Amino acid sequence: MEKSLRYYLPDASAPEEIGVEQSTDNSSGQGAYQLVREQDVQRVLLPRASFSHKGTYGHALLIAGAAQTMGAALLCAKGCLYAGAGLTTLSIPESGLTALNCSLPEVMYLSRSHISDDLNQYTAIAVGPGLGTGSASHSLLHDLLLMEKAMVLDADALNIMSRYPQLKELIPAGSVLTPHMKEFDRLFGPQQNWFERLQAARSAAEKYQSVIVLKNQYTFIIGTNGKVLINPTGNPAMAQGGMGDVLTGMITAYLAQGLSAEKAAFTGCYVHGKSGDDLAENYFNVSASQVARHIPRVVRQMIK
Ligand SMILES: NC(=O)C1=CN([C@@H]2O[C@H](COP(=O)(O)OP(=O)(O)OC[C@H]3O[C@@H](n4cnc5c(N)ncnc54)[C@H](O)[C@@H]3O)[C@@H](O)[C@H]2O)[C@@H](O)CC1
Ligand SMILES: Nc1ncnc2c1ncn2[C@@H]1O[C@H](COP(=O)(O)OP(=O)(O)O)[C@@H](O)[C@H]1O
Repeated sequence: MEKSLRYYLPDASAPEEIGVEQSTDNSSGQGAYQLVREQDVQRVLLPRASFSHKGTYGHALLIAGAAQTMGAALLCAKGCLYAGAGLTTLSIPESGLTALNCSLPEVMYLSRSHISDDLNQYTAIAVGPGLGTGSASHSLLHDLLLMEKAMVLDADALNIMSRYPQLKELIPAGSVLTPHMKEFDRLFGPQQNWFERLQAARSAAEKYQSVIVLKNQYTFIIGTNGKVLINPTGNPAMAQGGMGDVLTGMITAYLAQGLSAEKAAFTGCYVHGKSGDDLAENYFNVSASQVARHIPRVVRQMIK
């Protein structure tokens, strides 16, 4: 096995080790596990081609942020930018515009009132980080879901769906949901342990025909056929606010560059964790901004 993977079930008296890389049987409950390996990611990360330009690498739209949580939107945009999207547009409340222009001048702005004008110009869309859960965010999410475009759904988009469960039925096929444990349980009901949670996630991924990124020390990436990929990268130095916002931006950037939902999800998780691992060799803890900024160097090392 590439890295010894010890997976602790909360109700187990002893840690259980899953030999995920050998397991390819996808037909039964516990057989469908596979470890994400560096070569899997290297295979899907495309080199920057000669004569390519910003249009070659997609246009991502991120709908995020509220007055109190504008940072989540900026971190999401940072993840998207550093993961290589050709163009990144951020839709935030107007009060965040100065912060955006000062901190991320590469990123464009779209007013909330113009979101629905022409969504077809974007090759990937994400909604949720720091969005807030008030009535304006609820109706924004509702309108977006009605457009039936696959998107990355994170943080407050998931929290809103937990409060209004009928919205779950509008999740467009091909979407990527990125809940942490608590967001998952809010959305799909409380689970007794990680094994139950994983089975619930497999059912949900099949039901909604969407990829579920169940974030954890070892993040599970569950495909629409119920297959579970386990990401081996990442470490406790990364346990800081905003880390998930960066991951959402990264997954959206890989979608924008043309990867499938599953490939974008596992590539985002692997590179995100690898960036954190690389930094943790020299830093006791690492911030979400550091992880984002370090992405291009990590990818450069992976693609020689
Ligand atoms: N700079 C910013 O503006 C930030 C904004 N954020 C946004 O703020 C909104 C709400 O995030 P909150 O952090 O308040 O709420 P969450 O629901 O994400 O977390 C609430 C609490 O649950 C616990 N928790 C979280 N993940 C867990 C896990 N995997 N296992 C066990 N317990 C866990 C933690 O104690 C946490 O304080 C989201 O939209 C989020 O995107 C956060 O991302 C943090 C940074
Ligand atoms: N102890 C850890 N080991 C590995 N990865 C971690 C650890 N703690 C957090 N992470 C990663 O950081 C991210 C946290 O996401 P999330 O909880 O949504 O953060 P936030 O809401 O603050 O943005 C996930 O990708 C998770 O895998």
